[in-house]
Amino acid sequence: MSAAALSLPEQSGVPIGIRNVSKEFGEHSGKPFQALKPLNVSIDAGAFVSVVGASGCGKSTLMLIAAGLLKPSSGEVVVDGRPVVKPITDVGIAFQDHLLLEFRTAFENVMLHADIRGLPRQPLEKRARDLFAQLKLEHAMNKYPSQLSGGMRQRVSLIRTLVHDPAVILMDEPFGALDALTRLQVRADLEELWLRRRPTVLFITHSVEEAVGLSDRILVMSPSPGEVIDDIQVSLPRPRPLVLGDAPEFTRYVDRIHRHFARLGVLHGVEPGAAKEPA
Ligand SMILES: Nc1ncnc2c1ncn2[C@@H]1O[C@H](COP(=O)(O)OP(=O)(O)OP(=O)(O)O)[C@@H](O)[C@H]1O
Repeated sequence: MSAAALSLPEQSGVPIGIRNVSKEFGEHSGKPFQALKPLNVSIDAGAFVSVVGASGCGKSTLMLIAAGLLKPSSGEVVVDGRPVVKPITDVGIAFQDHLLLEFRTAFENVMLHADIRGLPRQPLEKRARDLFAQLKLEHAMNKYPSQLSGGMRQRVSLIRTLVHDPAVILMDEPFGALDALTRLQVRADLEELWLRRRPTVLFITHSVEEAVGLSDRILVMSPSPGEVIDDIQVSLPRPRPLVLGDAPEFTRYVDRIHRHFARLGVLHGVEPGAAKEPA
């Protein structure tokens, strides 16, 4: 079903501004800990932006601040021109854990939005069916999470994240628990769904290849305390192939990020030549 058939605007995404955002935990205790140095990033409406960096560099902290679930120590996040001062509502959030309710079918898990937010069921049901069909998951609609594979559960969770057509999607390592093959499939599904409505996506991943496969832009963060040390525009055509392999236009980006990690000591055992400043 097209966006026009549902009377939706062609693109759902809105701009996000991260303005001088920093975070210190325990700032009122004797032992404050700086998790994020001041960050300044302007994200265009409809962009797919990934954040990569070592464990503990502050990626999840940044996402929680963007969602309005954590207060920054300085600065502000602005979504569609409005400062985020409480949890934002026009958002789809996905975590590593699929968080489906065991006592609801896959379809009813997706419809949770309608129930919790008091939205009219009918248009959402239509969109949910459409998304299940698009991911070739119709057979799973009436099954319970325990009857589905891990990959299917994560894809149902993806549908739930997108069903209310949010302007912003925040994803924290959503495919981390999946095997490599399923992860590729779900990545392709995400790109396909994102291309239809172009919400603005902030996507955290440990996989550099996944970031390059999905993103318009990749923010590379330093080890803790996190700051953005590289901001890479990825100009590869879409939809991107499932297996990006060793095509030079792809490995160029992957190498650039790995070289940062090698230089910063995040990757060990790399040959000294690889640890040079990226070109
Ligand atoms: N509530 C908190 N109180 C104190 N320190 C915290 C709190 N939450 C996070 N931290 C610390 O802030 C730093 C950044 O944590 P965060 O979870 O944002 O990292 P991350 O980059 O998402 O890590 P990972 O990739 O392992 O998920 C870590 O050192 C963490 O221990």
